[in-house]
Amino acid sequence: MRRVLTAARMRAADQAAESRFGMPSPLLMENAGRWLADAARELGSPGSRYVVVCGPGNNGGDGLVAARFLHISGLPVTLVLVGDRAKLTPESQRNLHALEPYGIHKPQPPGTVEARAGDVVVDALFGTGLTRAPAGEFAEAIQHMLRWRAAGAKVVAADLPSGLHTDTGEPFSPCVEADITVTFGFLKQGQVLEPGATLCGDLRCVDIGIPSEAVTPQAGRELYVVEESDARGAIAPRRSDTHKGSYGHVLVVAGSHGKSGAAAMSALGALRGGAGLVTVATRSEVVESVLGHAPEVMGWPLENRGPLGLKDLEPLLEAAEKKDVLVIGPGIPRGDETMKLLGELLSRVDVPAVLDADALNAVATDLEVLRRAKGPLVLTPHPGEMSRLTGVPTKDLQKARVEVARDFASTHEVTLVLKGARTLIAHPDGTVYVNPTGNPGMATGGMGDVLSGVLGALLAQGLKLPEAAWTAVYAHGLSADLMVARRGQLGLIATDVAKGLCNVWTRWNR
Ligand SMILES: NC(=O)C1=CN([C@@H]2O[C@H](COP(=O)(O)OP(=O)(O)OC[C@H]3O[C@@H](n4cnc5c(N)ncnc54)[C@H](O)[C@@H]3O)[C@@H](O)[C@H]2O)[C@@H](O)CC1
Ligand SMILES: [K+]
Repeated sequence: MRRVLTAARMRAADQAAESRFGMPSPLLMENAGRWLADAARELGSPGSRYVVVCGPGNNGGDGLVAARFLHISGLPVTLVLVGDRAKLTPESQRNLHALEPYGIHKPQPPGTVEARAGDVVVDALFGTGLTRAPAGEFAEAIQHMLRWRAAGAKVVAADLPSGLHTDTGEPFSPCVEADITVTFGFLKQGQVLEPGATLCGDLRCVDIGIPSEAVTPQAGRELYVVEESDARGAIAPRRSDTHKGSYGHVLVVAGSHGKSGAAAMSALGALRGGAGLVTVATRSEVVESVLGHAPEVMGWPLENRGPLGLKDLEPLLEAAEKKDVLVIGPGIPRGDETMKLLGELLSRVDVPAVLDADALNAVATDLEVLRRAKGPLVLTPHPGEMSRLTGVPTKDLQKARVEVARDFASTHEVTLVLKGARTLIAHPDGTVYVNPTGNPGMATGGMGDVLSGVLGALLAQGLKLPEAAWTAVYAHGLSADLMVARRGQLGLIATDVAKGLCNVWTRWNR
């Protein structure tokens, strides 16, 4: 797991590095600038010119250090300084003076500079200190950088692309688009949430001498990015003396007339996710069609007709006997009574339950259902479903995904998987995990159905929450990434991702 910080926590860590660990700010800046110069050189080629754009704060200071290192290594550097020179921070002043012996201390107005294809731009205008939309000469400098990049120059951003909000991942207008972002010490929230993640380009977190002990833990407010080693490590290799009973039995409550595919995809996700046994409870008229997609699945016909309601409680309680996990929702026939049925069912079954799709829309009508549940719950809404669960309009919710997910998980004491680019997994204790895998090829029907099954399978195999949730989301996205690397994004479909899980298991030797 990689810890992700806000601007305020990063500032506190910088200060602690100085006060408790003897790493003064100029030394940190020296390290930062050196890493930045390394990345700039990597983007260049013989004949490249290096344009270093520095702002008034310490981010600009990092740029000045980088300019010195680039010059010392024999590369042509043009310096652009934006803002009042007299207001430079003391560290930046020092580093500007340090350029004098080399004669590269005289800044050029950005309007007189041209960067072309092959050139490299170092964006050191703003970092974590950006507090408002860049205007005037600052906005113009960003426009120049955007123009130079459009003309083929490469851009390396110091800490953050200038214009990106450190905490929200939302860009002010205008905002730099980077090829590489070199971030110092720790990842920042805005770099791991979209659209910030895309604006950063290739994100690299480098060590500038701030120890992890300089970060004060914040119980209930932590954010982590899941790494592949975490997800792989959560799934134990199989022992040779095991059998299908060792890997759990998933009951999928899903499907209806016209939506039997949703049940089949959830069941396929559970099978490919490694469940020992999978049973689908569904309306009797669609059982055969569900089984037609996967003969490995067992059917549990629900004889009544119409939407799921209290009349289905007894058959479902019977179906749930000796099952290790319930996955409820993909394509269920939903009506006014469905919420009451779910309330009764969840209050009587003590195994974990994954609620997806129409099960979420049903519980959205009375969230008390969640409180009465006997076993642990995982909810897997997409933003539209999350909006129905919270009453927050989708557009607003997407701008505050971490906070909305965290609040919901802790208020209702459930694990919440908020899907979308950079899916979030929120634990009731307030910890939020960001998933880095997945791609826009997954923007097609059925992906969520498969995920609900994979999640069910991992819970059935004994993974606990929240590990089961972030592992399922990671593996599901990685399956899609591996598939897309060979076949492109446009034609990716949900059943590919279910099948493609085998590539993940091969890669992880599981
Ligand atoms: N010890 C430290 O604090 C270190 C800081 N480092 C660098 O310093 C950065 C943070 O430095 P600062 O806190 O000085 O902040 P920044 O350099 O990001 O920018 C802050 C400056 O810009 C001004 N400003 C903010 N928004 C503006 C806007 N919209 N228009 C015009 N001016 C605006 C502020 O008044 C301030 O002068 C980090 O991102 C990192 O790159 C690194 O050098 C490592 C050490
Ligand atoms: K920057």
